[in-house]
Amino acid sequence: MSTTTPAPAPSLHVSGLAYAYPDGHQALFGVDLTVARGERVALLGPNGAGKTTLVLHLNGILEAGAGSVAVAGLPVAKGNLAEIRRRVGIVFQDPDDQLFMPTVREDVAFGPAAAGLRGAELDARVTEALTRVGMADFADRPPHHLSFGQRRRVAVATVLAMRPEILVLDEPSSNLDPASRRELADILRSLDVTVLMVTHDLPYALELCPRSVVLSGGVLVADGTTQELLCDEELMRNHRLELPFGFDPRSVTVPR
Ligand SMILES: Nc1ncnc2c1ncn2[C@@H]1O[C@H](COP(=O)(O)OP(=O)(O)OP(=O)(O)O)[C@@H](O)[C@H]1O
Repeated sequence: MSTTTPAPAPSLHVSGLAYAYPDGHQALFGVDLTVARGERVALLGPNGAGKTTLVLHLNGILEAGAGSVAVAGLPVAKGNLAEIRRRVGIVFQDPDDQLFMPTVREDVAFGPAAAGLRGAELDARVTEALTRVGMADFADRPPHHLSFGQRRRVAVATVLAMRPEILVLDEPSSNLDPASRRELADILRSLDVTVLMVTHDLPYALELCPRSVVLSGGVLVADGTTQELLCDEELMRNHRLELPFGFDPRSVTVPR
C-alpha cells in the first residue's frame, strides 16, 4: 500500500465556469483555471472581458450558472459562504470601500472580531497584519487622515488579518505614485499567500506575477509566464492589451 500523502488542494480551482447575468448577457463561457498555493497570477484582459464577473464568483457574490469554483478544496456553495469569504480576501480598487471605522486599528480588527477573536489574540492579529504592510505606526490614526497609498496598504491589512488562502487584488497599482507602487509590489512579494491580481497595468503584472492568464470575451485565451504572454504580439493585439510606449518586456528581469 502506498504511504504517499495526497497533494494539498490548489488554492483555487475553477472548472467549466459559465455565467449569464439576469438580463441574459453571457459573461463567462466555461472558464477553467487552477492556481497553486503561493502562486502569484495576473488576470489580464480588455474592458468587458469578464474579469470582475470571474472574481465575484470566487467568494460567492455571484452563483455559477454552470461549472464550479473551489478554494483550497472547499466548494463555493451556499452552505460554505462564511468560510469561503474568510479564505478569499478581496482588496477593491477604492480603499474607501473597505475602510469605515474611526481608526486604522479598528478597521483591521473588524473582520477578525466578527469572526470571534478577542483580547490579546485580536491585538496580535491586528499588529501582525499592519506590520506586514508597514503600517504598524499608523494604528491609532483615522484612515481618512492617511494618503491614498497608505489607505490602500491598510485595505490590504484588513484582508490579511483574516489570514486568507488567496488574496485577490483589483487594480492594486491604480492611483499610486512610482515609489508607492514599488513599495506595494515589495509588500505583495513578501507575503506568503496566493495572489490573483486583476490589472490593466502590464508592467506591474510583469514585476509581480510570474504567471498571467488572459480572459477575453468570457473565455480564457492564454495562460503562461507573464513575460512570454507580453512578448506575444499577436495575442496582445488580438485582445487589446497594450504595453506603454517604449516598454520592452524582454528587458525586465522578473523577480520571484
Ligand atoms: N450587472 C450586469 N448585468 C448585465 N451585464 C453585465 C453586468 N455586469 C457586467 N456585465 C457585462 O458582462 C461583461 C463582463 O463584465 P466585467 O465587468 O466582468 O468585465 P471586466 O473584464 O471586469 O471589465 P473591466 O476591465 O472594464 O473592469 C461585460 O460585457 C459587461 O457589460
